[in-house]
Amino acid sequence: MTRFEDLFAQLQERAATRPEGSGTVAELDRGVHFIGKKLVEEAAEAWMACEHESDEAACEELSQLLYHAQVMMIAKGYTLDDVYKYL
Ligand SMILES: N=c1c2ncn([C@@H]3O[C@H](COP(=O)(O)OP(=O)(O)OP(=O)(O)O)[C@@H](O)[C@H]3O)c2ncn1[C@@H]1O[C@H](COP(=O)(O)O)[C@@H](O)[C@H]1O
Repeated sequence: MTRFEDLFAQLQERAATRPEGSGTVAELDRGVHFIGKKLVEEAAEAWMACEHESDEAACEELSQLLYHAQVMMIAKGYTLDDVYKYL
């Protein structure tokens, strides 16, 4: 299991070191517009799974939504604290 802060640190490291085969690097290279579409797609999938699918499927879709939100934060150069200050 990966916790939110740990995933963010891992994605920052991927962005900095750009290892071969990283899906995060590939997504970052496609830019904010592409990442935004992924974010909306995952939000819709999470919504549908919460309404119509199993708890397991819903939680998996919600995890993907969190992942894409983090990728967007990194693409924009935001830190977790930049976002946390509004919580
Ligand atoms: N937690 C995630 C994670 N959640 C979702 N995704 C990606 O988000 C997309 C959503 O998957 P879907 O099942 O909705 O599939 P899809 O929309 O048909 O997928 P695509 O056609 O878009 O590939 C997929 O491309 C997944 O690879 C993730 N990609 C990576 N991680 C973690 O991020 C870390 C860094 O990963 P890399 O950058 O790939 O090394 C690792 O810990 C990974 O486990």
